[in-house]
Amino acid sequence: MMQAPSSHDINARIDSLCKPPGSLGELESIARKLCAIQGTLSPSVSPRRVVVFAADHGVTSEGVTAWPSEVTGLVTRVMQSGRTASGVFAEHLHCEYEVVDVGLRARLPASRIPGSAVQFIDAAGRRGTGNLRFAAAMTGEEFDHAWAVGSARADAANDDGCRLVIGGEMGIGNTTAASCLASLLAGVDVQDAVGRGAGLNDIGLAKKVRVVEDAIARVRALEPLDAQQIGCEVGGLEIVALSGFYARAAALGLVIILDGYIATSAALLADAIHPQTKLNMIAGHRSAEPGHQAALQQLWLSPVLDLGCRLGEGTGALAALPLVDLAAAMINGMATLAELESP
Ligand SMILES: O=C(O)c1ccc[n+]([C@@H]2O[C@H](COP(=O)([O-])O)[C@@H](O)[C@H]2O)c1
Ligand SMILES: Cc1cc2nc[nH]c2cc1C
Repeated sequence: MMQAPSSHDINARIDSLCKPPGSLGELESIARKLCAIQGTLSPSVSPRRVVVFAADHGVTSEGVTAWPSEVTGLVTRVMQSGRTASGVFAEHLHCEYEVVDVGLRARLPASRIPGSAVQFIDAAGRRGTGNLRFAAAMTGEEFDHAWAVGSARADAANDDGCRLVIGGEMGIGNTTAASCLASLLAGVDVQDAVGRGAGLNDIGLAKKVRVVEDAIARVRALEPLDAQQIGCEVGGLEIVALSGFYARAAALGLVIILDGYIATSAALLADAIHPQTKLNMIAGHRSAEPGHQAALQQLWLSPVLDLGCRLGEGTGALAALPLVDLAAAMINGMATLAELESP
């Protein structure tokens, strides 16, 4: 087997291409990362797959979100048809698309929607979390189940030949869980960690800050806790599944494009448990949620895009995929300066 190139080899290769060194800016950084993750000077970014994990949140009873909890299941049902934003983006970008129920309150029909190529997996253990303001969101066994569901989806993607994966999520109320995780795992102040999520008004925002403060005070009183225990207290089933997905995908050497605030809270949890996980990540975008930048910084990541997006589902990561494609095309296809003919 050929030895993996050193960072010096990777830089030399990129600088040898037919352009002034550095002139393709961040595309060169992405290409460097692809080479480092895959241990090659010829990285591949296909086949690729988005896996969206969906689950419900007990904390929605606190009025922390603009949307009723039932919307989680309703949107996940549309995902099965491939017609949410992430499904449409994935199809456009030749990305396989998989939807996993890891804890919806109401079970969805598993039947394939006519005309849809979407793979749907019902893997729920617990259906919906507890209310993290007052009690643990899940038990250790429920955490292990959700983590194993995510890890198995990374194995399945790898077994099917995927070289790049994106994790997405759907869960009304999950920015509250993400805010708690960002605060506890990345030290983000509660005021900065809490945002409007899927469109909260001022009254709702003030309530959400109080709920997150209460949850954090409750967890602090239980300390010392390890990262898994913090995940049990304030996580979400789709967030923990995403963490298991990221940790396993990184262990398998897959490239991961990270999505928004909730996805990044899952990455914080994954990296706290398996500290090399962040090395396989490219941050697709900066979400409009105010805590996202600090959460990304904790992972030493800087976002490719800043479009003001805050949808989740993997959409911000998908938006960055064409640029990741260009970075791979650059290093795989360009002529070198040495090939320039002398006048
Ligand atoms: O990815 C993000 O940064 C993001 C930011 C705000 C909202 N979301 C999505 O909106 C839902 C959570 O919002 P909320 O207000 O109900 O907590 C959930 O389904 C997420 O996918 C996603
Ligand atoms: C309609 C809708 C779609 C979503 N996709 C991810 N989160 C969402 C939240 C809502 C409300």
